[in-house]
Amino acid sequence: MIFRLEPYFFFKKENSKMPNKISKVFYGTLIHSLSLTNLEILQNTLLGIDSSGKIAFIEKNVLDENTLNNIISQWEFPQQEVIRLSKRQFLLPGFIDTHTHAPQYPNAGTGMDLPLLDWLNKYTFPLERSYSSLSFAEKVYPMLVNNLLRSGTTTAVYFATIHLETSKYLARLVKEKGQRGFIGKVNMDCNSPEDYIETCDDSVELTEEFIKYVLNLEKEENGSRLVHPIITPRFAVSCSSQLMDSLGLLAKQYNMPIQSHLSENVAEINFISELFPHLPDYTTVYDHHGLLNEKTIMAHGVHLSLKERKLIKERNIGISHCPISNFAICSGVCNVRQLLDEGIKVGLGTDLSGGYSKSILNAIRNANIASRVVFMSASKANDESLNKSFPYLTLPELTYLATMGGAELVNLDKIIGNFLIGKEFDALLVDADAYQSPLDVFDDLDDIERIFEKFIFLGDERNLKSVYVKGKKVSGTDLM
Ligand SMILES: Nc1nc2[nH]cnc2c(=O)[nH]1
Ligand SMILES: [Zn+2]
Repeated sequence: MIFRLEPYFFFKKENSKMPNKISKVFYGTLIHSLSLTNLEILQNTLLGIDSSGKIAFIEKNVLDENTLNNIISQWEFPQQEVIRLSKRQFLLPGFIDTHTHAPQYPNAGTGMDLPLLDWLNKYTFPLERSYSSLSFAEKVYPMLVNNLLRSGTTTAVYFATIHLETSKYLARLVKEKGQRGFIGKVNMDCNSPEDYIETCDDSVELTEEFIKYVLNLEKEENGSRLVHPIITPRFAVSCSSQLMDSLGLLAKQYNMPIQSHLSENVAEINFISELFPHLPDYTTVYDHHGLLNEKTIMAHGVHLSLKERKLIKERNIGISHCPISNFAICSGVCNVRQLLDEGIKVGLGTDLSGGYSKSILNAIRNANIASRVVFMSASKANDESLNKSFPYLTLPELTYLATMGGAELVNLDKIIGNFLIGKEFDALLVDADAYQSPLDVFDDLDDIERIFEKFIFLGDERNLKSVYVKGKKVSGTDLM
């Protein structure tokens, strides 16, 4: 009996009642994080994906054709359709950008001459204002989402602007393009330009409408939804106490994730002390307004005190480390090693356009440099708090931050982030030998570990042959 109901879907033979349709099978190398320090490299492995985009099976050590045929014949999957990776190709979990500003994309690569608050006033708010126009958003947002997918960002956590219609448009677009995304309509009701501000009541009302709209975009079938709303008070500078209180209540009512900025820049922190003199620190300001819980993502966290880090750990919020931005607009250098040692969840963010690059590969490289800068300054100062065993971030740790760490921040660590049976297949098919590849491989010298390291430090989107979200190809240099 053949359980083949439609072309290109294949089932496991013995499971006739609830057949698992297999839609794709890969044979080759998988590289993924099992923990912060455990990067697993599996060669000669078969990985099968079912029609709902979940990993249905992983068979390790498949060393010959007979074994391969035996395994895939159990799944009624034709041998000729197995995607066979070359020795210079591997599968990697998709990258997760835990903090980016979609509307700022046109400014990427410009305006790095000013620190945060001046940068916001001179470059960022004037651009964000333009998104009152749908036709403006229609020029920018598709380009950005395509570009992020091409760079391997399978999940992105987006700030939009204060405008309802164009924020809805961004959510629709992310869904249409097949990216996994968290989209926030931004809230700002004070300390903002007079033509880029909303009233507290409007802000709350439009946010509720936005949440309902995004929740209705998609039915939760076959596991997870792809597109999620996220409550997005810009930062405590531009949100009144009343607005933050109301957003905290909305988050509870709809069980929503929350994102904002925290402790990015010294002038910003000083401004917060002036605005909230009755509260001891920046982190407590958010806590006081009910905005800190295990679904909260705070970008930056560069200048946190020990007391603040304890509160962050207690509330189990995640920090989106945005090193490109922290360097580019001179905000400071975040001590990620310290956050990790204290058990705080950390993911990576690009923070466009404070960060000039939309690429998580570049965020990885900047996170690497940031951790070395912290190490060098601490060693020079003979700082006792330096972790001497693991001074700066390692390749397994950097990989974890870009994949599993991000998945933890968005509370999807049971669903994406690495290759385990039952998880959804968000992945990159990396080809070190791609046309015009920026890295060269030398057979006598480079084993798969070195090829992987070279990709992380030298590779780019030319090496991404295919990008998959939930089992579906969404981008890639190989258009087939
Ligand atoms: N980097 C960055 N920090 C912020 N703080 C408040 N708004 C922003 C923003 O748009 N970018
Ligand atoms: Zn930001």
